[in-house]
Amino acid sequence: MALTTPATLPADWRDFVALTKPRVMTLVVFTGLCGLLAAPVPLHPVLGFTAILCIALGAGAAAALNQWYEADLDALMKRTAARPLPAGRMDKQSALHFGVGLGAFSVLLMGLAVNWLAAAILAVSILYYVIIYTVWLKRRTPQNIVIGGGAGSFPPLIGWAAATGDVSLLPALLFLLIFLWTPPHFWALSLFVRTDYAAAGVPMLPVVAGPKATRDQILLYTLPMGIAAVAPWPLGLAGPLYGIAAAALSLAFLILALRVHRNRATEAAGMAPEKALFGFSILYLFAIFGVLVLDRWIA
Ligand code: HEM
Ligand SMILES: CC(C)=CCC/C(C)=C/CC/C(C)=C/COP(=O)(O)OP(=O)(O)O
Repeated sequence: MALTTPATLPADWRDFVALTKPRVMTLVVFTGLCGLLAAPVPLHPVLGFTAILCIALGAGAAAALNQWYEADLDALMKRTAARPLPAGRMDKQSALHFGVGLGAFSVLLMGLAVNWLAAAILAVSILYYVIIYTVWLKRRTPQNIVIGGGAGSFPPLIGWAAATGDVSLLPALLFLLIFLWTPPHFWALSLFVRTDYAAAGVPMLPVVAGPKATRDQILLYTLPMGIAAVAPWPLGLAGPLYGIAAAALSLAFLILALRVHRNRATEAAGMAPEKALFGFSILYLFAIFGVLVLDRWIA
């Protein structure tokens, strides 16, 4: 028996675009671009464009391989059931070939056109997301996104390495910032979609440890995240424009995280604080990275 419904096959180009998780990719690409633009060495615009294209293609490849591996899980969750594989619009082999081909192409192009350090970090981030997060951790431990979140922290490092052929303290701090940002970003969302994860048997923190522990953990990560965000200023790696903006944005993040922390009694009221924190988490990262580039340009 065919695994897919012939009536809905074949997939069209829109399904392949959907497979790359384009909305999430906007922030991945933006943080990579800012890593590149914050570097002290200007990169030729054609090479800069190529580097960013490679980050986008690599992230898209990783997203496709993630969906190839977990089509069974995606079919069980409302939020993901309409994706090309669980909806039966694409067969698994096409997703696998697309992901492997795109991933190999992105790494080779980065290596040949830009440099092999950036290519190596790109390869590590793709393999990290697919093997360490998706295959190994996601179904095994509620710490899945703490450790696995490292995958999404690489883009500024890749952008910086593309421009300089090297890595240094500022891109390492940007890595740390995204690493500490990922748990509050994801756990805020997971609080209001936790029944989905419970139905699919994914051991996300709110499912395993409960909403209270998750709210504590969100707050716990928000504090060092704010410190990592502001740190480039006192360390002399960014100026006061960046430092003040990073402090104000982190304070707003903390206030929203405190509201989430206090929301225990009013869970029935639509999880408004959790939704606000999730939405703001995305704005926060866009703003921090944008201001960093502005600050370094005007310095
Ligand atoms: C392991 C780490 C992460 C997990 C588990 C995670 C999970 C999620 C989930 C489940 C969504 C809901 C939207 C969807 O259905 O796709 C989402 C949205 C989003 N995530 Fe994350 N995320 C992680 C890391 C990141 C990183 C590193 C970035 C970028 C730097 C990012 C950027 C975004 C953006 C921009 C959205 C909003 C997309 C939209 O508007 O639909 N996420 N994330
Ligand atoms: C350059 C490069 C390779 C970057 C990788 C970027 C990256 C790892 C982003 C992670 C973002 C993300 C959508 C995680 C979703 O988790 P999930 O797969 O558990 O979410 P789902 O439930 O929506 O499938």
